[in-house]
Amino acid sequence: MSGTLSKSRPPDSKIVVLGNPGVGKSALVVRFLTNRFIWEYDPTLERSYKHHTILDDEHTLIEILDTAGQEDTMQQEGNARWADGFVLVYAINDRQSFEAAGNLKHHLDMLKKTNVLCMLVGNKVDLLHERRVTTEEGEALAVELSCGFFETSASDGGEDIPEVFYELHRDIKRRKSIETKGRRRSSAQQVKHVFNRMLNKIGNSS
Ligand SMILES: Nc1nc2c(ncn2[C@@H]2O[C@H](COP(=O)(O)OP(=O)(O)OP(=O)(O)O)[C@@H](O)[C@H]2O)c(=O)[nH]1
Repeated sequence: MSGTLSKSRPPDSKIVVLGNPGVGKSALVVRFLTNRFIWEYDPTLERSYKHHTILDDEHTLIEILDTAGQEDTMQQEGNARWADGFVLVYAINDRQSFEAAGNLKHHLDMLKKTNVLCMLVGNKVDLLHERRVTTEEGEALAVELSCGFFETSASDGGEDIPEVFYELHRDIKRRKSIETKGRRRSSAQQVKHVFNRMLNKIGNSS
């Protein structure tokens, strides 16, 4: 097992939970952290949590920012810059929130100038009789956005909810490791380049 237990160390991944007001962002985060469903929230608050666990045999620290649905653009952009990955939530009984989730992903890609890592989550599957977005539509949007996809219910057990966060964490870890290798390679290439120039100079002057 690797890593340390301290919560004061930098997190291994930083995840922001986004979506229209009322889709169940706080309920998902609370279910993930406490395995409980809490009915009362202050929707105007933004909350940050540190979740420590052992994942794939490693001590893992995930920081999660649960955003309020009605944030201003400055707040949204600040959160987006801070995050390594995003959980984009819609409610399966709210068509508008589904469309908003798609738009959010495009906005984030533009803002971060990359294909951001994300999980698309259709929440409130317990409200089947009110369904306005099919599972197939959710899956198709996830493919289009290059996101993972889950349907969940924060109120009914929510067995899949930990996997939403853990899968995203694993994606983030993989990308960070590729980026670090790329950086190492490019600094090694720079050293090689300088060294070759020096050798050339010596060769020319003798
Ligand atoms: N039936 C059902 N209700 C849910 C579920 N998740 C959340 N809710 C309810 O939906 C309402 C909104 O939930 P929140 O978790 O506050 O939603 P939010 O996205 O954080 O909302 P904002 O903070 O306003 O952006 C609350 O009344 C919750 O009890 C779910 O899976 N099923």
